[in-house]
Amino acid sequence: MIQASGLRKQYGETAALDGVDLHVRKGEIFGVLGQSGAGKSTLLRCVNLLERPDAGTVTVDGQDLTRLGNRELNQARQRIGMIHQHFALLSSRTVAGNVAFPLEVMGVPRAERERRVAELLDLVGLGGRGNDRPRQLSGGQKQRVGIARALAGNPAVLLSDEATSALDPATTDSILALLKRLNTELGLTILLITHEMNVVKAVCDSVAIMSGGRIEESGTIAGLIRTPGSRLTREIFPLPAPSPGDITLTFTGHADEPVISEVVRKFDADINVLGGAIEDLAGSRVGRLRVTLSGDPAALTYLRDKGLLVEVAS
Ligand SMILES: Nc1ncnc2c1ncn2[C@@H]1O[C@H](COP(=O)(O)OP(=O)(O)OP(=O)(O)O)[C@@H](O)[C@H]1O
Repeated sequence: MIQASGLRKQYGETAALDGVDLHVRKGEIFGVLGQSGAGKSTLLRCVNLLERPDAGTVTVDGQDLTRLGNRELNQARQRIGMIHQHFALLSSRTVAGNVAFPLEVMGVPRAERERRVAELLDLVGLGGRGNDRPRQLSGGQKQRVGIARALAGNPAVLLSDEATSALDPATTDSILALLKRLNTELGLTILLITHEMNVVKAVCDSVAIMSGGRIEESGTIAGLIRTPGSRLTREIFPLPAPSPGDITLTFTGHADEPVISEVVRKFDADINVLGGAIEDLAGSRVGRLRVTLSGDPAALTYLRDKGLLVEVAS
């Protein structure tokens, strides 16, 4: 749905994007995670050509945006919704007036506009609040208005620029749940940028970790969790540096299977647990355990055959 290749953007001495490739599949929620200054906002702005990359191409829904002139680009942007950290609502307009704004720009007739605005406000849980002013709303409600406005043009893609960073944890959860519902019910593809791992853990199917204008690692969460040495896994499950011989076990969906006690019985092994945690990620339960194991080394093969990722520190 979104394909960016070889993106470069230079600001003076700073390479904000230093050769970025991104592939977001239709219907997924893709998170770009990175610290301040990593280049996330620049990447997002290059995806809808608010910022023109110095090099590289961006294709959205089959259309190469980098080849379009201004008029065609404006049209293409109607299929790309965007939500912002500080909501970017017009304070002089009512809630309904804010959501209607892009429809006015598109020349949608008044009756159709009013019907569509009411439908969108219902969709985001703000039915009946159309005549309020933005200042009468909480942060979470303002972001719901932002989401309704972003969906007005029936976009194929929604871009989210730190949409929950200004919100408290409970409100963040409710906005993420709304994004997930829109993703599932409307099949909406979402590209979000965030500096919060919790956002990635809560809703993302795939992730790219960005640093210094480059993507360090990217893929589906399920795939990265099974990749030895993955930075995502290390960040989600922080464990102290292993000593030589320490074993790190990563298991997905084995919650009902007592694999550890099986190994102890079958291989007459002793297992000493040094640390670990369990997290719900991309719809499955994932656990990571640091252990020492003594006994028959065939125990490791057994664990691998059971589908666990087994990493032995050298
Ligand atoms: N318009 C600009 N002019 C000059 N430098 C810029 C501009 N926009 C971004 N930069 C620089 O490019 C780098 C990447 O910035 P960017 O805003 O994309 O990072 P970010 O990961 O989104 O960080 P943040 O979360 O703080 O916004 C930074 O060093 C920033 O100072």
